[in-house]
Parts: sequence; C-alpha cells; structure tokens
Amino acid sequence: MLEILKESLLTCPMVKREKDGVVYNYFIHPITDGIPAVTAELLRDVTAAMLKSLDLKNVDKIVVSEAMGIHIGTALTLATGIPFVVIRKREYRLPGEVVIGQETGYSKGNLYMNCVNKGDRVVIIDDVISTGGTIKGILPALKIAGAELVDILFVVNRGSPDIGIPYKTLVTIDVDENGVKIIDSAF
Ligand SMILES: O=P(O)(O)OC[C@H]1O[C@H](OP(=O)(O)OP(=O)(O)O)[C@H](O)[C@@H]1O
Ligand SMILES: Nc1nc2[nH]cnc2c(=O)[nH]1
Repeated sequence: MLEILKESLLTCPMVKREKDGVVYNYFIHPITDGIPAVTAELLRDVTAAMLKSLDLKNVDKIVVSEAMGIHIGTALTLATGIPFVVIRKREYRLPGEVVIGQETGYSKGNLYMNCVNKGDRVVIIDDVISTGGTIKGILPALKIAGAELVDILFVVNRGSPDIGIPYKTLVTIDVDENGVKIIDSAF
C-alpha cells in the first residue's frame, strides 16, 4: 500500500517558484496538481490508504477544499457512500455560509463553506498540508457551523506544521532542488 503514491512522488516533475525573493522548490504531482495525469492505480492506492487510516464511523460528510481536495473527495465518496462537500473560493451567500480567511505560503484570500450543518459529524481530507494556514482557517469555521470534527487526513505532508490538534498524513516528504524525499509513510 502507498507504493504507487511514493514512487510517483519520487519521480514527479519539479519547478522553482519565487515569493518575496525566496526561491521555493515546488513538486508537481497528480494528487496535488492534477499534473501529470491522475491514474486509476494511483487513486486506488491513495483511496485504500485513506480508508485504512480514517475513522469513518457514523460520519455524515467528507469536507474538502477546492481545487485539489475534489478528486480525493470523489474517490472517498465512491468508496464509502458518504457525501462530500467542497469549501469554495467563490462566495454563494447561501444562508449559513461561513467565510474562512486562508493564508498559505503563496496566497491569501477567502474561502466559503456551505452545507456543513449543526451536529454533522465530518472528516476533513486534503491533498497536502504545508504551512497549515488553510486547515487553521477551516477548523474555526466548523465550530461556527456547529459540526463535530471526527478526523483529519492529508495525503502529503510537507512541513509537519502544528495546527493545535492531531492530524493524519499518508506520506511525509522533504523537498530540495534534487526532488522529493520520503521521510515517513503511514503504511
Ligand atoms: O497548508 P497550507 O500552506 O495551507 O497549504 C495547503 C493548501 O494549499 C493547497 O491549496 P491551494 O490554496 O493552493 O489551492 P488549490 O487546491 O486550488 O491548488 C492545498 O490544496 C491545500 O488546501
Ligand atoms: N503541488 C505542491 N503543493 C505544495 N504545497 C506546498 N508546497 C508544495 C509543492 O511543492 N507542490
């Protein structure tokens, strides 16, 4: 399990990104970017590991954020029958919409959470955790909505940030100019 994920990380394309004069080695991977192509084998590998790792008992909803939470959310919903809801970068102004401030290593803006209801038991899954800025915005939004957080999982962990509560990751990586190194793996 996770062999396909690990091998694809070790061989994925790299580019350099720059923010405020700091150059950042950026890995490009099907799960985190949709590039190179997302294969069925990779999605099955990741889905099997999510199923093994996550506590899904009596969970009402899987919560993902756009864009790169959507394909793993789709896969987990197909595997479990549990519906997923997408935290969007677009505002809908539905009653009960919760606005989330998001700050990552290279972006700042708002996210909008709809249709997570009082008493919902939810799990959050996302493609990658890096600074933890996104999840730290989502956690108070779940409280505002009155949802109960059951579990959190990130497929790729780059940075192991402290977010104040425990979370699960499938693969922990380090990245330098030579590419990705696998530091730890759930399976
Ligand atoms: O731990 P953090 O530093 O917050 O980074 C993780 C977040 O960054 C990426 O999303 P991004 O906002 O780049 O949007 P995308 O999914 O559309 O690429 C990723 O999908 C996570 O949601
Ligand atoms: N795809 C991708 N997402 C990231 N999030 C934080 N660092 C990275 C990276 O190097 N690549």
